[in-house]
Amino acid sequence: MNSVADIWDNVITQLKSDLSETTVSTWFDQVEPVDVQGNTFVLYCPNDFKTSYIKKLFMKNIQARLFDIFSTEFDVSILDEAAYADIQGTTPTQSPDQFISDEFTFSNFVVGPQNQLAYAASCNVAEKPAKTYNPLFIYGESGLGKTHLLYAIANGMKKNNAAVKIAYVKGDDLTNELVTAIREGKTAQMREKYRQADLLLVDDIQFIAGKQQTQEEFFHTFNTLYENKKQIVLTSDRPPKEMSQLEDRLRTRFEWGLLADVYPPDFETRMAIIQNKAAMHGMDLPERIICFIAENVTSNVRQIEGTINKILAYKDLLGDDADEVTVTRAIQDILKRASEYMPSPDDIVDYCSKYFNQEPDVIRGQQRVRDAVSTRHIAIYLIRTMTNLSLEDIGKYFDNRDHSTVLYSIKEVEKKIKKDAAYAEMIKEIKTNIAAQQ
Ligand SMILES: Nc1ncnc2c1ncn2[C@@H]1O[C@H](COP(=O)(O)OP(=O)(O)OP(=O)(O)O)[C@@H](O)[C@H]1O
Repeated sequence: MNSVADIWDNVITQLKSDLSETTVSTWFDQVEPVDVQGNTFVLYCPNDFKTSYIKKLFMKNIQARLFDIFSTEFDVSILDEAAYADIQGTTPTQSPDQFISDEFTFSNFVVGPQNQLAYAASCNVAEKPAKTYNPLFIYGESGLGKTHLLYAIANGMKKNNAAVKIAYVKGDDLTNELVTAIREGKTAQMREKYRQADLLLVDDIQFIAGKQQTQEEFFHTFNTLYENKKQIVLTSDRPPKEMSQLEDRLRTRFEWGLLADVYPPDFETRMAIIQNKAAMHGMDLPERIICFIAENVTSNVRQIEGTINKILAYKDLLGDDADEVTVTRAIQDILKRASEYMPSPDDIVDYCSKYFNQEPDVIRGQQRVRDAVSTRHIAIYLIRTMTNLSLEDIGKYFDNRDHSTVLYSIKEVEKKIKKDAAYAEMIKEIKTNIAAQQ
């Protein structure tokens, strides 16, 4: 046994007897040996979640096995994608093989009322590209399956035609790629790469908004593909009309095909997703545990996956049958993060005070200066939407105003949100920042 791969095979075999077969295949399936540098055994794992778990839970086991083999102490380092690319002298690229995977397919996507439209449209696009919905624009919050559907479309099209040319890129990478291409005089190659695709997938297209040159390039790429009857699928965290810095000519094009939104899953869909994910890991969770998770982890599917992974790790390590106690212990921090944070009215006014550079007393008081009035409206609106204070209570907090004045402020903000996309964006940003202060 002399290659790094042989050593690692040996470590894995030993780990399977220390831990269990399932634990090893769950946590180590993406780990690859890279090198031995002095007394450090170097591994690579593209999955940060698994890396942090391995570091937390299995490092000692790996070191013990290396000690058995070499009779000397070894450090273990696990490279992430960027560090691995660095030592390889390459930048990470999307291998076309990622699409020929069982991980992101239509068959393992759980369909509920919240994603039915996006799912049906994606299936249609995979079967009949560039026929009915072009572009397909899927939008919704993070962790709700947009990327999964993108990959499923690619998988579906590959299955029907192995020679299909697929280009996948993230919106934020487009700008970096363009900057590099311009610097290196390779814009023609970059154009070629995207414009010769049969299927162009852009994940998180919202990131190109406001980037003038990227939008210009993308506009021409879009036109070329569209005119050549090639399929375009875009995902975003918001619909085109809410992308305030997006050029109008792109906004209208994004709306040419179908806009399909995805919402957080309801209780029944969450139950089905949990069952499905647990089964994929060979776990048969009792109904009451599935209910317990579905009741407590509500915001997105990524969180549900994290919960299942944690239960799996606990179950294997502690050798327990999963019961509420084990599950609660395993998912404590997830529950804490998922529980709705409710800011106090002071938190909201303090944030508005910093954001708009006005004293909290002025925001809450009676001054009729224009800026103070508009900040007051916003603070009132935020308190109404982010806390459970009644109109009366809010009125009292704002220097004893009556509830109809409070209602008027709320309506003013709502009207402006509908009319003015930049204003809507600003309110969203303030809300996100206040919620992030917890
Ligand atoms: N309906 C579903 N059925 C099965 N798995 C799902 C479903 N929705 C999401 N997932 C899984 O949840 C995880 C997160 O989903 P995904 O990455 O597609 O989210 P996203 O909407 O693209 O989020 P982001 O905007 O943060 O990139 C993935 O592993 C995906 O397979």
